[in-house]
Amino acid sequence: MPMSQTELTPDAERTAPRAAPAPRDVVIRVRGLRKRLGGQQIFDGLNLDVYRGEILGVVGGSGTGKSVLLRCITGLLRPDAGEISIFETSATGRKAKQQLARTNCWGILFQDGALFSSLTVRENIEVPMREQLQLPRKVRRELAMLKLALVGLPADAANKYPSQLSGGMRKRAGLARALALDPQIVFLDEPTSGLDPIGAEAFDQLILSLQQTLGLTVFMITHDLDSIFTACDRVAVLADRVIVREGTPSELVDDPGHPWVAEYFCGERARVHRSQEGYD
Ligand SMILES: Nc1ncnc2c1ncn2[C@@H]1O[C@H](COP(=O)(O)OP(=O)(O)OP(=O)(O)O)[C@@H](O)[C@H]1O
Repeated sequence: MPMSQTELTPDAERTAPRAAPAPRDVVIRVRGLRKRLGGQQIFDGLNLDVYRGEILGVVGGSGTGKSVLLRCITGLLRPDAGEISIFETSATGRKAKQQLARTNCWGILFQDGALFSSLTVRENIEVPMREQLQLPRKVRRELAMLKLALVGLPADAANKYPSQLSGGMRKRAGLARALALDPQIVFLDEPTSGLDPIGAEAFDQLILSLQQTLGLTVFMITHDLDSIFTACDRVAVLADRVIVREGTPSELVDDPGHPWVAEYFCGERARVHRSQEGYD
C-alpha cells in the first residue's frame, strides 16, 4: 500500500524534494524578429518573452521601434523574418493571425486613444462587439456601460463625443474599448503620455487594479519612469535593434549592463524616482 503523506517518517520528510517554483507561463514569444522599414533596419534578431499576468514595460529611445514591435506582435505589420507566437499559436502566418483574431485574446490602447470622433464613447466601446459578437443591442449597451464603469468613467460620459472629454478621460475610454471583448492581453502605447502627474498616477493605479482583478497580461510601451516604478513587474529595453536588457526595475537599476539603460535608470531624473520608491 502506498505511504500516505501523514505516514511519512521525519527522515522521509527531511529528504523529500522541495516543490520546484512554478514555471512561468510565456504568453507572447518573439524569436529572431527582423524588420526593415523605410530603408532602415528596425529589428535584427529580436527576442522577447512576455509572461502571463505580468505588466511588462517596454522602453527605449525615441524611434528605436517600440510601436513597430507592438504592431508586429499584433499583426498590424508583417515581420521580414522571425517567429512570433501568442498562447503558443503562431501569429506570423495569415491563417494563424485570423485564428488568433477570432479568439479576441488581446485589446490595444493606441497612444492617442484612436477613438472614432463621430461616435459617442458608448458607441466606440461597442465597435469591437459589433464586429466580433452577435449580441442583442440591449446587451451590447449594458456591456459597454460595464466597461465604462470598469475604467472609472462616470455613466454620463457614455453619450459624450471624444472631443468633449479630457485627455485622461479619452485614455480611459480607449482602454474601455480595448477591454470590450474581455481580452487576456492588453497592449498600451504610452498610456500616460500627455497626462498630468496626478492623472498619470491614477491611470497607473487603474492598470494595476485591472491586472490584479482580471488577471490581465499587460504590454506597455512607456517613457514614464513613474509608471515603470509604480506599475511594471519587469522592463524590456529596446536598443541597437534588439532587446538589450530585461528584468525587474530594481535589477536594471542595480545592473544596467548597457549605456542607454544606465543613463535612463541611473541618470539624474531617475535618481529622484529611485529614492522615492526606496531603490537607493
Ligand atoms: N510605416 C512606416 N514606414 C517607414 N518607417 C516607419 C514606419 N513606421 C515606423 N517607421 C520608422 O521606424 C522607426 C521606429 O518607429 P517607432 O514609432 O516604432 O519608434 P518608437 O520607439 O515607438 O518611438 P517613440 O518613442 O518616439 O514613439 C522610426 O524611425 C520610424 O520613422
